[in-house]
Amino acid sequence: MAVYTDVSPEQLEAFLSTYDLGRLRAFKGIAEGVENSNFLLQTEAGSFILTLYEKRVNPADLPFFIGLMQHLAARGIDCPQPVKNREGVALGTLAGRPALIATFLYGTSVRRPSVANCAALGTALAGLHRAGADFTASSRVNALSVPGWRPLYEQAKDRADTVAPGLSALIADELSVLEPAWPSGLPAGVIHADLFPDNVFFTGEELTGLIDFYFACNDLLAYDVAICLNAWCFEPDGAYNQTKGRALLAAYRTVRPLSDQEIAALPMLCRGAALRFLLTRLVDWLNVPPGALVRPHDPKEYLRKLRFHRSVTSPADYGVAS
Ligand SMILES: Nc1ncnc2c1ncn2[C@@H]1O[C@H](COP(=O)(O)OP(=O)(O)OP(=O)(O)O)[C@@H](O)[C@H]1O
Ligand SMILES: N[C@@H](CCO)C(=O)O
Repeated sequence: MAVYTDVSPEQLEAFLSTYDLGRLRAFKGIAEGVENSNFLLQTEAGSFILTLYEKRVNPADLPFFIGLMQHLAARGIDCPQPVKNREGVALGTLAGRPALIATFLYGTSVRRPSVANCAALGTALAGLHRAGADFTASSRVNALSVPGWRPLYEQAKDRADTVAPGLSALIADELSVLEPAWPSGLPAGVIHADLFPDNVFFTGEELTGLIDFYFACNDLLAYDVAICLNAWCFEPDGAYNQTKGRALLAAYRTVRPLSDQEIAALPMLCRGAALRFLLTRLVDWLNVPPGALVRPHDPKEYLRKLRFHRSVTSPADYGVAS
């Protein structure tokens, strides 16, 4: 569950009185998510999400995340729109935590994305990249790109083989391949960096919302595509579904063309994306606090994906032709 900080009705009423959202009708904690405390608020003005930012979010990054959501919402992207208080400020403090009220998005996330869902995601991802292109108010380095991987490996290497035999050596080998060969000079801009199915809402086949911008950063746009191929186009048995990959990539390219260089780099970018999630999951898996209520994500899922990418010989294997 993800309510780490309790909020009393009195605290919330006092906080809400600084906004033009009317009186509080109801509020409840939201179980999903692992990073921050989230509450669903019902006020006289409608439904909203209240987020209290917990320890893993650096307060210095909040103006970037909030400014980005404001920028994207103003450009028609279906993302949470930060609500400003009567003084025109979106970020507040509640129960000793940085706090944000944002608009509620309708729809539900899909557990097993269909080909149509993958296509809709490709369109939305390219739309996000285009809408973010002129977000220059602030920037944020991707702490989980190549320079961030080796420190994660150092934390996990001694115990990695308890998760899968040979894992430590395999990661060391990956790092030695990816660090010197990581693409540079490809189109860059604002990326979501964590656009997994649980962060995308659908109503029927229509994509109605993108949430959880708390890994967003400035990086290669095609790296975001690689993250999505990993998160959306594998089957539960570990097989890559080329039909889904083709649908995602083709839809993306109708909104934002991919250059020949970006296509050529896809196998490397997909490997890197798989390694990034393998590493963060591995570190979390090996460091579950005693009595934790949140179950960590399975690192082996990303080990299987990484093994697939190591076997890829051409971008065509992902369902794209240059
Ligand atoms: N704007 C929104 N509209 C509707 N529901 C939302 C919104 N924002 C968050 N939620 C709900 O809250 C849940 C948790 O949100 P979110 O994924 O941002 O949390 P988190 O703690 O950052 O989690 P994680 O990083 O593990 O995905 C979502 O699964 C969704 O159910
Ligand atoms: N999407 C990440 C979790 C961070 O939100 C994962 O599945 O490993």
